[in-house]
Amino acid sequence: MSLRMSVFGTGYLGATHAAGMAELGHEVIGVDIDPAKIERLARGEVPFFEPGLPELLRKHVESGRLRFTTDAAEAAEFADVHFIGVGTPQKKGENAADMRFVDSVIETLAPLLTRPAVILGKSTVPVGTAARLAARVRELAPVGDEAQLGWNPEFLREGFAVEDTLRPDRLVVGVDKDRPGRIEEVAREVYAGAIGRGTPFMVTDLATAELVKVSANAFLATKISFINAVAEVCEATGADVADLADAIGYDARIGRKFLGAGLGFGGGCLPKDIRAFMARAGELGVDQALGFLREVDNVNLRRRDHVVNLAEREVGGSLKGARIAVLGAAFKPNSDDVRDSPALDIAGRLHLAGAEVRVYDPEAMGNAAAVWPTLPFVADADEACADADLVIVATEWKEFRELDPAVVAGEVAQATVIDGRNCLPADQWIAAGWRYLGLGRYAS
Ligand SMILES: NC(=O)c1ccc[n+]([C@@H]2O[C@H](COP(=O)([O-])OP(=O)(O)OC[C@H]3O[C@@H](n4cnc5c(N)ncnc54)[C@H](O)[C@@H]3O)[C@@H](O)[C@H]2O)c1
Ligand SMILES: O=c1ccn([C@@H]2O[C@H](COP(=O)(O)OP(=O)(O)O[C@H]3O[C@H](CO)[C@@H](O)[C@H](O)[C@H]3O)[C@@H](O)[C@H]2O)c(=O)[nH]1
Repeated sequence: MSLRMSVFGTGYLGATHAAGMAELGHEVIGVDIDPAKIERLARGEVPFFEPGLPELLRKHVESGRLRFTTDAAEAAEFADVHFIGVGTPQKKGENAADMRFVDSVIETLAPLLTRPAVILGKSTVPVGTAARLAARVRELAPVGDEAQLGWNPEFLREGFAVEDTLRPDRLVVGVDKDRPGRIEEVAREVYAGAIGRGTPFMVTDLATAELVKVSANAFLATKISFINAVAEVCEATGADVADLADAIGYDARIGRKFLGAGLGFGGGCLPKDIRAFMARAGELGVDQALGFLREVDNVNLRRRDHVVNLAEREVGGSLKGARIAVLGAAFKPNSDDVRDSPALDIAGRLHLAGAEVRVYDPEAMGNAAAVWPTLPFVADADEACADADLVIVATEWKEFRELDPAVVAGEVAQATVIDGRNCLPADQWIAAGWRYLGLGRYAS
């Protein structure tokens, strides 16, 4: 059955979710406070890089099943189901999540609810938020108890967002067990297609649903930091962390995914989510429980320091005036997102230390320049590498993995490469005359 729904927040999550819901057959209105973003989306353009999304969005804008507005009242009038997908960034100078965008949606939307409605929160929030917001909705909505709120965390990965939205690994819906209302029934209608294909659909209490999300991200972050901690030991012993990860990854209990050692995790989710999780545990008086996440964060940030130090050593002990090509600015390939990007972080630090850095990324240079306007960005990898004393591969874009080491060797001043993502064919680079340094492998 086709439902009428709204999605508040049309960023990486919300725009994808809105287009995905239209693809599932629903009628959708996307709402954002950024008029420039809404204008572009309404024209069928995606204001960020996400493979497959432009085609999907255009298709449904043209069919009329998907439209966009800055007017919350229009969304309240139109939809029976409202998703919240606004940002929950880290607060400045604190670990906790900044909840003002989520709160503002509730304060705006709830007073507009004059007929029965279901709100499903998708943003990643500190445990306890949903119960607080459900009460606030009942208080503010003219329709009172007929305005019901559940939590439906989102697990999509940037770069695979369309696929993850249309074919999720699992669906989780948190419901107030004392006032279940129509949340489960409505969620089953929203996701009928996926549920019909056998996608696990779990109904939990509100706190569990909120915790599932941050626990999943904390686990992924821990797995990455585990292998990066082992990489530090590999560097001290000459062992190879990639072979090691293959070997332990064959154990089905461990698994090879998220054992990619390198510059570590960044992005708009993992770093801020583990910090917000720790902050919330502190508020709840169980901060010791998540003490290990502080070390997960530390190991992760140490990888960036290590690459900056390695670069300094490789250019002869002083970064001043050293010409360094940084290939990559996005926090991972197939994304233009530079939020807490390890690549951009090291480029900026090398630049501040006096190096002549040249940065190239296939998709993220616009966003990167907005964060670091003083960094020199160049048009392609060749220009970045020309006369370089050192090349650093900081994001494993396919075009970097497939660089011809013999050709690049002819462009640089000094054939030294730091493979910050352990993504290059090391033997080929070494055979082409390069001094090759991996992270946790080929360390010397
Ligand atoms: N990006 C991801 O891959 C991903 C995946 C799963 C969960 N999440 C979570 O989803 C949430 C959103 O993340 P994102 O990456 O899409 O952020 P984003 O910054 O790309 O998008 C947030 C959007 O919300 C809009 N907004 C802010 N206040 C608003 C309001 N009052 N009404 C309407 N719109 C408003 C902003 O203008 C912006 O367009 C976060 O909680 C994040 O942790 C993100
Ligand atoms: O083996 C690995 C795998 C990833 N990373 C890094 O980890 C970060 C995060 O990668 P990924 O998880 O693929 O990206 P996100 O799009 O941020 O997705 C995460 O964060 C989202 C927002 O909460 C969740 O929905 C997803 O399930 C979760 O994977 C990136 O910097 C990667 O380079 C590694 O260093 N090694």
